[in-house]
Amino acid sequence: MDLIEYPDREILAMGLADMLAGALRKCLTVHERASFCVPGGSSPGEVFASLSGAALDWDRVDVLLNDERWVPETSDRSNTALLRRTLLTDRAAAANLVPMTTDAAAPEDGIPDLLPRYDALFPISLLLLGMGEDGHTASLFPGGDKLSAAMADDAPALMAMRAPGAGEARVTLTLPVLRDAMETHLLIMGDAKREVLDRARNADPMDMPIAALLPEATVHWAP
Ligand SMILES: O=C(O)[C@H](O)[C@@H](O)[C@H](O)[C@H](O)COP(=O)(O)O
Repeated sequence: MDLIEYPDREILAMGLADMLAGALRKCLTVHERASFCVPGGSSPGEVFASLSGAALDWDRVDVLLNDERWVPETSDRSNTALLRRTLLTDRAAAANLVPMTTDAAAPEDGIPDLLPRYDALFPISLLLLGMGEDGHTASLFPGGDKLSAAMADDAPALMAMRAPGAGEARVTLTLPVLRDAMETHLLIMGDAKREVLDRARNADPMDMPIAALLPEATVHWAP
């Protein structure tokens, strides 16, 4: 694990956005398309604001979410809607956003229709993760009803997940596809998450799932 500490959140946002734009440009020099996998949640807002103006071939970038709440895009809980407002604006509006929900009532019913659209996106070219204070990442929640299956080497790329504290049912990328990403960054801010990170470094991934992805991650932190 590499850790980059920034003096404040504004400098983190600019520095990380530059790094992500550089990684996407580099990927696009050797590949026809790049897959860029991003978290929902509140932390990446400033990073996305800065990144959305970056000059790169966004029309060759597929953007996918680490996880989504099984809600329509009209819900204020929708990560997809959040992403449209924060990342897919300005130059980045030209990117292709890959849907992570369907009209089906439950994720189990919608995932079979989604899976074929995901095959071409793996391995993920560039992965940005967030982390909750319980050590979850994507929707790999401690205590999640399908956590062991989603952490197994033979897990399908997408799985449904329900967990105490997660609110509605979720759909999440599973550990094997997250772990196989070509480049992984973790964004965390504030003292509480820094303390969670320190605990996660020696934790069992079933207790703190982020632990399974820390070895390959560059962690970006600001107070
Ligand atoms: O949909 C989600 O909830 C996210 O994808 C999730 O994994 C998120 O990254 C963390 O919960 C951190 O969220 P915050 O940035 O809001 O603290």
